[in-house]
Amino acid sequence: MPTYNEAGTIGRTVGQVLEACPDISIVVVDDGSPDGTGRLADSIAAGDRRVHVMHREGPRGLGPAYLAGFAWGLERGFAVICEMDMDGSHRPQDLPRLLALLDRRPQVALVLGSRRVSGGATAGWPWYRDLISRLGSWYARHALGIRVRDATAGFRAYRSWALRRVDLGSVESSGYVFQIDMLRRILAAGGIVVELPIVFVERTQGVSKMGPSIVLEAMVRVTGWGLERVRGCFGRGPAGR
Ligand SMILES: Nc1nc2c(ncn2[C@@H]2O[C@H](COP(=O)(O)OP(=O)(O)O[C@H]3O[C@H](CO)[C@@H](O)[C@H](O)[C@@H]3O)[C@@H](O)[C@H]2O)c(=O)[nH]1
Repeated sequence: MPTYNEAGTIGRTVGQVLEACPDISIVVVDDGSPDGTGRLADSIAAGDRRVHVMHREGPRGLGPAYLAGFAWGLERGFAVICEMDMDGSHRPQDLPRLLALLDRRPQVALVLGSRRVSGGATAGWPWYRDLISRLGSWYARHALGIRVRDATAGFRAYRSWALRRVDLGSVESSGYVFQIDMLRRILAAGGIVVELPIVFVERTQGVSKMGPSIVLEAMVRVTGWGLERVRGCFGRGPAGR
């Protein structure tokens, strides 16, 4: 669970996750939050052995924070590694449903909590935020030729074997485009991805970290991957080798 300035939400969200999934381990990856989230995480971890904290140094970013969390989980041999926001937008009570799907379907590489399939929704987002999210997913789907409807979804359960198939060391995405980047890599490695409907509830405390640089990074990277894909299509075949 990545955190940047989530002092107002971390206690409640961690408690709810542990209540929903008592056998889970949580690693909080904090990027030196100035509001003291890291210290709060340490004190939660001191009282509960299921909670761990990584204090990350270096440039901030959702992508590098998640990569650090993945490495932590892979080193310790966990079979499934989940991602979710700390602000309560991803409802902890939905987590068992994501995990149950992996239990039922051993061949699935990744389950997404999706806002864009039947039964999924966002609650409390202003219209412009919903539009940006929809446009982002639409653009990613068409540029990258993928069928997943909620490409930027941040509520996920990855099978560890699927993460091991991906060259995580080559992932450079920093902002929310990290989610699209991981999705395209899992699909390119032949992984089966399933979307389960969730309701994403806008935070009531703290603020979103989305800003122009995050949107710009997403546009530039997705366009670049799209162009690579088109070049790959035209370059294939005997003449193009
Ligand atoms: N460590 C770390 N954590 C971060 C950073 N930026 C954001 N986070 C953490 O990542 C989670 C999501 O950040 P928000 O800023 O609350 O995201 P949002 O605007 O609600 O974005 C939602 O939509 C995105 C686009 O669809 C999703 O990609 C994202 O996961 C989330 O669902 C929160 O727990 C937040 O503290 C960072 O630079 N470093």
